[in-house]
Amino acid sequence: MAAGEQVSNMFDTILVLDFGSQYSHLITRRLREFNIYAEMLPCTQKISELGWTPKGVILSGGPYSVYAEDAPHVDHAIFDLNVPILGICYGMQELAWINGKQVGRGDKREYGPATLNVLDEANALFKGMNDSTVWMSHGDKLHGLPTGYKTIATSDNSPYCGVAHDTKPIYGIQFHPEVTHSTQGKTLLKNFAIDLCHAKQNWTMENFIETEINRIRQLVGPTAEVIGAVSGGVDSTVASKLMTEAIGERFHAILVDNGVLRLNEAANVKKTLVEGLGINLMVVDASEEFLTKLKGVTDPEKKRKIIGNTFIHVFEREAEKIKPKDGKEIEFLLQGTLYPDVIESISFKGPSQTIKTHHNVGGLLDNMKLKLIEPLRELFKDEVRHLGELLGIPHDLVWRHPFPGPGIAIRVLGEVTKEQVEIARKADNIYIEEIKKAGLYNQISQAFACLLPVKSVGVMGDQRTYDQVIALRAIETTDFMTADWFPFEHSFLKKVAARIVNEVDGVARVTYDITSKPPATVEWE
Ligand SMILES: Nc1ncnc2c1ncn2[C@@H]1O[C@H](COP(=O)(O)OP(=O)(O)OP(=O)(O)O)[C@@H](O)[C@H]1O
Ligand SMILES: O=c1[nH]c(=O)c2[nH+]cn([C@@H]3O[C@H](COP(=O)(O)O)[C@@H](O)[C@H]3O)c2[nH]1
Ligand SMILES: NC(=O)CC[C@H](N)C(=O)O
Ligand SMILES: [Mg+2]
Repeated sequence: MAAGEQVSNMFDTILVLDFGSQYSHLITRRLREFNIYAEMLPCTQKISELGWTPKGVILSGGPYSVYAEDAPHVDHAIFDLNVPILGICYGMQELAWINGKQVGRGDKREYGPATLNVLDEANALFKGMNDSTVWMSHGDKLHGLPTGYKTIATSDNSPYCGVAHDTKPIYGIQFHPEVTHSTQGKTLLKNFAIDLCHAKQNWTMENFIETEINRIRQLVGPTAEVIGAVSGGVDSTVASKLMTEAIGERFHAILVDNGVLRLNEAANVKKTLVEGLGINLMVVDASEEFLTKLKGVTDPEKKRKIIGNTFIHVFEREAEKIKPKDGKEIEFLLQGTLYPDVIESISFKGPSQTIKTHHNVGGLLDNMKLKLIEPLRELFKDEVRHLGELLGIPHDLVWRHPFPGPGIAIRVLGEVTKEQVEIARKADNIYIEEIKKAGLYNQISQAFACLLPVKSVGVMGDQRTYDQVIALRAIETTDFMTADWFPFEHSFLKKVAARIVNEVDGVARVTYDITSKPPATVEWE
């Protein structure tokens, strides 16, 4: 479903064409930070197939050399749109390649800071930018001016640091305004989008709620019904609340209790979502089914596979039981896909590679023949959180740490049994409770307790004990790709360890995990 097109038609949109730079998504991110809607598409996008008209086009950087035989090139129809165009690094080299081919290898690579020397201070693109530090990352350079262009800025190493078309609003810059190392980079993107493209700054979550609710109502129509899997995590809860605002009881949320959720999780989620948010949620207790299938399984990947497959099975079985009021079948499936998932799947990785397709709840779709609704498809995580707050979702839920689908099953190392899950759950609950009490929850990206499959000797009340070990994990990260362990005060760890050993039967010892990622991962399995 082309949900993206809809939003692009409703808000003034800057089109970012991605040539594969690791920074491309940041261009989109920055524009949205000042309330201008921007959407990223691969550089191979045909303009005739766009379905909407952008207010401006930005060509991103990229790892290729424009003169190479297999280099990606933009659809020349962007010039017929008659909107401002900004080429960044590879994007500028692409503009130069199209207009005279004056691009080649530079004498040396230029990576790092440079000082921008603006030649024409009246130029709208560079308003407030002169002498600012800009970030360079290139090996190729312009060997001459593109035909019909003039130089508007230089730097020590780049005589063509900024170029502009003589008569049209087309610009090229050698540096990267989207990275924070370019001190006034945001100013440049703002100058481009607002002063040159005249894009309206109306991309706010308040406006998004209204347009999205209307869009969902139109899409679903007056009688059709929708189902969705809801975990109690941020994304599925926000998506469900939006759905409920749009179609009320015609939305059916299903929470699968897989027996490896956190302590009292199913009951708590039900209370918050049903009583607090008015979401039509059904909790399916399939814990026995999951735990039976997990019996004797110790391999982490097998656990994941079993839980994933059983989840699909349970969800489909329950979905079939729902009978819409109009006598027809359920028509739509809600998914909490976010923009980073979409970017991941459309990001331009190379002309010979196929572009990845993305999955959220893998496997459900093909069998179920349901149409997808993905209301968060255009949003970054912090936009989803903001939206959640506006929709009245409790602050604690909106700022929850992520929780993996396979849950406590990958936090009980070795075989997963009801008893083992119970120990891990209780320890985890004490740990998170203390983190919240100490006011540290929001400083930590993710924290949990793990139950190790080893026994250790202890002494309690003059009695010898021989019980298991709990490992505590807490990390700080921005993207979960790399992470560092959280530096708790010793007194905090002491308190948590004492509480866990005293209050959780079966635990003799507590350790704190001081490994970063890499070389470790966040989860122990
Ligand atoms: N126990 C569950 N019952 C029903 N659906 C689930 C369950 N666990 C996961 N899901 C589904 O899988 C999706 C992916 O989970 P994921 O953890 O990525 O997102 P989330 O739980 O909504 O948010 P967050 O990333 O904040 O945890 C969820 O959005 C939900 O649709
Ligand atoms: O939905 C999920 N299903 C999984 O199988 C899974 N494994 C890890 N994670 C989460 O991903 C992030 C990175 O974790 P790792 O460093 O352990 O890979 C952390 O946030 C982990 O909690 C999962 N989430
Ligand atoms: N960052 C970029 O866009 C680099 C463009 C081109 N590959 C170069 O090395 O000059
Ligand atoms: Mg989750």
